[in-house]
Amino acid sequence: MIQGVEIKKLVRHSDDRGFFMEILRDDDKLLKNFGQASLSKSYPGVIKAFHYHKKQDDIWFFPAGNAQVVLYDVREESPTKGETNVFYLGEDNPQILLIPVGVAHGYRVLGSSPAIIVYFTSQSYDPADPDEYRIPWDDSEINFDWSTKNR
Ligand SMILES: Cc1cn([C@H]2C[C@H](O)[C@@H](COP(=O)(O)OP(=O)(O)O[C@H]3O[C@H](C)C(=O)[C@H](O)[C@H]3O)O2)c(=O)[nH]c1=O
Repeated sequence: MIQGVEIKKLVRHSDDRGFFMEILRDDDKLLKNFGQASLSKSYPGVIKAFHYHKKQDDIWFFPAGNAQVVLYDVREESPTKGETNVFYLGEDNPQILLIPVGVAHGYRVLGSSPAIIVYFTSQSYDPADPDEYRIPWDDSEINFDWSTKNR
């Protein structure tokens, strides 16, 4: 696994009314500090990739729909530089994922319903100087094949 990436499985407490699930606790010690909580919705088939940050860590959670999440370590001094990790997150697999500074991240929406992502960042967004760096989704160095492999 890419150095600094962490994943936590969420526990569903189901009963005859539905279910309850904790998402993120301060004693998880995952996020250095709270900066911002954000939500976005992406339509089926959309690929949002790749982004990385120089200051903030992200924690991703997909409460609805399902996504193929791809991480790529772009940190020069990292022992896992150049490593790719793939996770399947969403309503079928409720987990939170910590993405550290310098790890490029993106996702593809799977299935026929939109995916909702709720994410927590260790800094709030500064429109005058956004901590947002982009790499094309089909970057030749990352060389990730986003297609579903029928087998
Ligand atoms: C991130 C952000 C964006 N914006 C504005 C800026 C643009 O006018 C608009 C859409 O922003 P953007 O195209 O950067 O949004 P996404 O492509 O969904 O990217 C975001 O979600 C993916 C999953 C990431 O991983 C990125 O780090 C994060 O930036 O919202 C704000 O006003 N506040 C914010 O915190």
